[in-house]
Amino acid sequence: MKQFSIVIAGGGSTYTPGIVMMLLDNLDRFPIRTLKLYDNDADRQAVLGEALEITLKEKAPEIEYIYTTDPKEAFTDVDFCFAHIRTGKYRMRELDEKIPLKYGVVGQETCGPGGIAYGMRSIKDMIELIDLMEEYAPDCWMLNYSNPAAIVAEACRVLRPHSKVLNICDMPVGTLRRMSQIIDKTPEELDVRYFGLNHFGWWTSIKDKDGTEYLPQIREYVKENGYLTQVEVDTQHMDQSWQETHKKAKDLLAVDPRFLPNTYLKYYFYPDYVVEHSNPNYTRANEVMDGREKEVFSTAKVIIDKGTSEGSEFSIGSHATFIVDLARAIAYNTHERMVMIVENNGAIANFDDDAMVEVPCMVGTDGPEPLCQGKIPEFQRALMYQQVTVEKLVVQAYMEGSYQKLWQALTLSKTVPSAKVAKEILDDLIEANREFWPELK
Ligand SMILES: NC(=O)c1ccc[n+]([C@@H]2O[C@H](COP(=O)([O-])OP(=O)(O)OC[C@H]3O[C@@H](n4cnc5c(N)ncnc54)[C@H](O)[C@@H]3O)[C@@H](O)[C@H]2O)c1
Ligand SMILES: O=P(O)(O)OC[C@H]1O[C@H](O[C@H]2[C@H](O)[C@@H](O)[C@@H](O)O[C@@H]2CO)[C@H](O)[C@@H](O)[C@@H]1O
Ligand SMILES: [Mn+2]
Repeated sequence: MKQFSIVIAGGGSTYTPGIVMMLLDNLDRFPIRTLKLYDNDADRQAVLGEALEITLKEKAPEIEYIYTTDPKEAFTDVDFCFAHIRTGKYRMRELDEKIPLKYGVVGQETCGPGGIAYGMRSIKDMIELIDLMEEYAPDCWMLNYSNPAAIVAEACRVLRPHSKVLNICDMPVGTLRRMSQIIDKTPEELDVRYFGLNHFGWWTSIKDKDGTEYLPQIREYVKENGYLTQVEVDTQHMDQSWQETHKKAKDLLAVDPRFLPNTYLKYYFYPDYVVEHSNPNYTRANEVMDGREKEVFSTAKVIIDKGTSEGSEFSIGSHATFIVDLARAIAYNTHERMVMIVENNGAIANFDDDAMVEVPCMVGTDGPEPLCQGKIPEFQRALMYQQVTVEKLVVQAYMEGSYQKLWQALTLSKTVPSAKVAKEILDDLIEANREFWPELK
């Protein structure tokens, strides 16, 4: 059986240890010969890098392992790059969330002005990462889940249309797991139909392999409880803010009870509620820095201090098995059915061909083949058109250095009440992002 060589780009990410532990747990399905971490922040990565070195020596000494900030060393001789970078790190996420809130507008990592600001930062780094991969490992596939995935995917479509980049989000995976708990099944027993954009979609069918439709049964549950299942799937999703998000899905369902909504629609359907329930001085970025980031880095320090991972192991990011499923689909031509972000080209029959949409795909050696989802209703189509145009305008604004287009993108976002507010937020965001954004004229 071939053994694979992997580089994790964004080696200092809070998700890296969970993914490495998950990879170790899946070696029988996906054998690894080399594992590398790559980051552009040497100090941040070194903490996780050293703790993982100790862990790997104990658990899988046969795997060749390095962590590095040198792109040549990182990308030479790799089959897969798992990319989860965050340009600007949590310092900038905090500003993305807090600046819009100052103006009474949703402050969120990937939705509304925060997502637009993050998109403007991510494009350059993501394109550079793709170029490095292609320079040193021309046959390598990038499995990208760096956010904001919708804008990153559109930038890849326009700027690197022939690159081997797969864009994927774990929200459809995570929510399907919750749905499976509701009907007492496992995600592997279910096939879904789904349409939308990243962080902006709807399930239209949840069937088991016999063809039994479970959407009505799940709908009855979600009507009362949202996707709140109270089964502890991971610690992060037991955080109060995530619990509220899963619960709020019941109010999203009420708007169109035919389909099961992606939780991220709450930022577009109920922005007033979101703002009222936000603390402008303590946002999700603060919650993550005080929670996940502290927990992961303090575990790493304990491992380093003790010189062993025994008794203080990193947890397995079990939800992240979708990354192995995707890599296996490419490596072994499994034709796994996965919800991915791809160019529409007819998958949603009455939507633009050149839109990056999120739909189920069959994935094999040549990448994802989108499955046709037919025509979608006017309501969803109009919402999606508005949102996808925001995403396209951001990429155009980045490429052209256009203030006008970025102002239009913000004005068009359903989360922003007026062109005046859009301009005020934009001017603050420009100031905050000077070191990251191209100059806008
Ligand atoms: N698509 C999804 O469903 C999904 C799910 C979870 C997380 N994410 C994304 O994964 C990323 C990581 O999240 P996190 O909360 O762990 O963030 P984090 O800040 O802990 O980690 C990001 C790492 O990327 C590094 N980095 C930044 N720019 C880089 C570059 N140009 N080259 C190499 N490394 C670079 C940073 O130094 C940092 O160590 C984010 O983009 C987040 O939005 C996506
Ligand atoms: O606020 P954060 O940093 O905790 O999470 C933001 C990410 O949230 C989504 O991913 C979740 C996923 O929905 C859940 O099922 C589980 O697997 O954890 C994931 C990571 O938190 C979202 O899809 C990502 O794009 C966000 O970055
Ligand atoms: Mn996502």
